[in-house]
Amino acid sequence: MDNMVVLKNISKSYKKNVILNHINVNIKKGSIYGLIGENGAGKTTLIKVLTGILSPDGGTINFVEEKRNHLPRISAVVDEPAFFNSLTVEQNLIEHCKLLGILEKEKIAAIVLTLGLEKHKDKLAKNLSLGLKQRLAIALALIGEPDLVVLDEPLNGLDPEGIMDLRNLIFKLHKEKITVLVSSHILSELEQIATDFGILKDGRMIKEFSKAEIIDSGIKLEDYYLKIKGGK
Ligand SMILES: Nc1ncnc2c1ncn2[C@@H]1O[C@H](COP(=O)(O)OP(=O)(O)OP(=O)(O)O)[C@@H](O)[C@H]1O
Repeated sequence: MDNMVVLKNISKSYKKNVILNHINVNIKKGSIYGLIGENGAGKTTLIKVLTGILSPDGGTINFVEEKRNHLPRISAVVDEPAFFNSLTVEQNLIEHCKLLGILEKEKIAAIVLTLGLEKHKDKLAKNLSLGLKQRLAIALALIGEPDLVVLDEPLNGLDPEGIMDLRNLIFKLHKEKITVLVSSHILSELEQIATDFGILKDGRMIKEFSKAEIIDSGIKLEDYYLKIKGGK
C-alpha cells in the first residue's frame, strides 16, 4: 500500500523538554493507523504537528499527491471539541459548511444520521453531553469529505453504544478509502479498529507494525505493546 503521509525526523521541544525526538511516521493510504503511547508520550503533540496546529522544530512532513495538484485534505478532532456553543447541532453544521463553501442540505442530513445526531439536531451545542459533543466534533470534521481524518482520543466520553457507533463509522470511512489516524489508550478497542499501529515512547517512535504482525505473534495488542515498550 502506498504512503499517504510520511513524517521524517520530526522533533519538537517545549522549552528544554524534548517531546518528539527525531520521529519517523509512515501512514499508508486507506489505512486505519492506531497511535499508541502512555500518558505524556507525545501523541497529541505529534498529531498537532501532523495537522499543522504546531510547527515542528525540525524534520519534514510529506503528503503524497494522489493526483497532480491534489494534496490530501485533512480534518482533525484534537483537544476540546470546537464549535459555536450558542448554536444548535444543525446550525453548527450549516455554519461549518458555509465556511467550507459546500452548503448542501442533503450532506448535512446524511452526516446527522451517520453520527446518530438526528434526535439532538435542535439542541444547543453547549447543552450536549460530552459524548454528543464528541459526535458533533466528528461530524464537523467529516463534512468536508477529507482524505485523512485524525481523531485524538475519540473514545473518551463515549458510552458503549457510542464506542460501537464510532467503530462502525471508522469502518465505513475505511470502506470509502478514507485514511484514519486514531489515538487511544483503549488497546482492546484499537486492536479491533486499526490496520496499522505506531508505538510512541518517551518522544520516540519505537515501532510501527501492521495488524498482521499482531495476528502472527499470537498475542493480544496490549501484551504486544507491553513487550515492545519493555514492560514485560
Ligand atoms: N503547550 C505545552 N507546553 C509545555 N509542555 C507541553 C505542552 N503541551 C504538552 N506538553 C508536554 O508534552 C508532553 C507530551 O504531551 P502530549 O499531550 O503530546 O502527550 P500524550 O501522549 O497525548 O498524552 P495523553 O495520553 O496524556 O494525552 C507532556 O509531558 C506534556 O506535559
